[in-house]
Amino acid sequence: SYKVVTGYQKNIALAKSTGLPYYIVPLNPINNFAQLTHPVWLRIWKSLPKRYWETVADACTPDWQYRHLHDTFQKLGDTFILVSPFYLLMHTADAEVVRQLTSRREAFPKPLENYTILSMFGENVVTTEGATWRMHRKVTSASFNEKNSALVFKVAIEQAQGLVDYWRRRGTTDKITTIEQDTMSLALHVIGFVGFGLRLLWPDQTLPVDADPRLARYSSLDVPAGHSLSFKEAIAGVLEHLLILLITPSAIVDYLPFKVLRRAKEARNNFVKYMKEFLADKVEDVRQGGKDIGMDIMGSLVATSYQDERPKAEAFSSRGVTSTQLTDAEIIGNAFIMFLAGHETSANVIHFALLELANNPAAQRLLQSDIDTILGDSDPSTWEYDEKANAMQASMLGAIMNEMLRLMPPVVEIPKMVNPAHDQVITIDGEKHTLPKSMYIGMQVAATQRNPRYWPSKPSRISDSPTDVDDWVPERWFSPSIGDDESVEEADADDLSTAEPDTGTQLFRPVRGSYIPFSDGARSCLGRRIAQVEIIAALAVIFQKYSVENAVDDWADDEEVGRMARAQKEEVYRKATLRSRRKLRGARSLVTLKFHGGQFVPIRLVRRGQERFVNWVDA
Ligand code: HEM
Repeated sequence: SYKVVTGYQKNIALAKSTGLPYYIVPLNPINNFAQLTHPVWLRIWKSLPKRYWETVADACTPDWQYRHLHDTFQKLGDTFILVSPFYLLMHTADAEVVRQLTSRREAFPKPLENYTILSMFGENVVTTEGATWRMHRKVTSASFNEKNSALVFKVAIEQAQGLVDYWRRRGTTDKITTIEQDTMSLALHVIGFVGFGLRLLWPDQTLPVDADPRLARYSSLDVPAGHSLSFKEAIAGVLEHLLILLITPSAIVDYLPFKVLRRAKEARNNFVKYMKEFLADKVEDVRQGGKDIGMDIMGSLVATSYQDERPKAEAFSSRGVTSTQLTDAEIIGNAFIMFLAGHETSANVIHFALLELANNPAAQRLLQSDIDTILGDSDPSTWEYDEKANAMQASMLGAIMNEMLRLMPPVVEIPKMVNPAHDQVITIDGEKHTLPKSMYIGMQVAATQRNPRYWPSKPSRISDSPTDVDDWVPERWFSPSIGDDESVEEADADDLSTAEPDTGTQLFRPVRGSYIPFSDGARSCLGRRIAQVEIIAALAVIFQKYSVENAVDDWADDEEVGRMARAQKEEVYRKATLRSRRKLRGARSLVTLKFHGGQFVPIRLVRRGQERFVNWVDA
């Protein structure tokens, strides 16, 4: 207890010296132990008089970021510090602070202990810092260029058609309850092919006859020899069990007979085996000078370590891949990250956009009118990236994507820390604040993106709130820009930062730092462009010929709906919409923001012209 008292004394003095609002809490709320035991200690804490916990307890609850959004900051300030005996923690939803954190990479590096979950298969571009990160970023970024964005556009179109065909094969009126799984498949198929040359299939599809026979191993929905899961099942299983695999020591995963551990282990072992086989195939290709497909991420990774043996070394060095060497574990670690970052995130955006479009029929009609103007009824296979992508991004397609990323960013908090060697000074509204070295910082993406200071808004149409900043209103992206175009001029000179803004230049440009779904500065998302291209292409394919409607089966069957007057139809649709909105608010962040525990919102895909609701109902 002596240590606790002196710890509090020291940390309170440090927090006070920053000049920022600070609040005393019993435990470091992001510590794993505190997260697991929160029902107990929060209850004990809340048995004290209200003044000790009332304003701040929300910010200590796991998953508060999406549950409480900007409300917590409304109470505690847009940048505040939590003080516990052995830890200082700052949270911010202030764009000016975000700009400084993202532009000064060396002053505010990543707290690497927060990233162990992503380095399970090997260190990689997300989980490293300093010189090691630079090496990983150089090697991996070689694959991200406009040529490959065009390929993503083409493949996303093919895959979205595959998805629609798959849904149609399952029946025309059947409600779809598996959008999450199906959008995950869509996005996995895209990154699998574009990033790795793998052809992953929808049920009932077969490999093209000219495909490399080795690819059959990964494509097959049946389990190939030597494995107990298909490649898709292995990846899905690893994602589902990431947390268990992380917090359970491998001796326990390997030997305790619990079903969930057995499944986790089976997924992990299958994934590693597939990755090792894939690595071996690539090394073989590289030695023989085989052709690369698309981004060929694995080829770039392998080239770093096996390049002396490869005749194609120059081709790779001209793509910016230098003689840095990655270990096999690092190659597999980066491949894993590209599969993970490259599909769960984009899939969630497409999933939630479909739900919001069903909830907002007027926006869906505007979307279809824009698609008709830009693409008409031309066959999607004829759409050219160079010709169409910019116009698509500047239309409702881009607005819908941006609004989805604003309200439900797949990554709700981005961790940073103050450089462990030096205190750092930041400026807020003209005042200087010195942040103590090593303090943890949470950049709150979801809260910043709903901070009413930064967003053009009107009174809410769906609640009694005076602002619609918490509502899904894609039309907001057609407001005139108030955003300054601050460049990241303070950025460390030789950082590999991306200069483009996060949004299509013709749409509303938010104040820099207020819109950070892909982070910003040197450590911003490598896959931003391909994610945007993929989401826009997929939505265009789906809504060119179809509409989505909430399934109302829980209130009325088809015959009953057929007999209903408009007012009754409106009423059942309203019920389904309310249920969907409730579920969307119940999403939780576990690595990325999504539904958990088997939750889903049922929708129907209907041919345009055959809608029962969305062609006339209003939100
Ligand atoms: C809507 C889709 C996506 C969103 C919202 C998103 C978001 C983010 C965010 C917030 C970060 C910063 C994470 C942090 O600092 O902790 C990040 C980093 C990264 N993302 Fe994405 N991402 C998306 C899609 C993709 C795709 C498609 C790929 C690759 C195929 C990708 C690859 C990466 C990589 C490699 C990094 C690490 C960059 C570095 O640290 O240097 N992401 N992403």
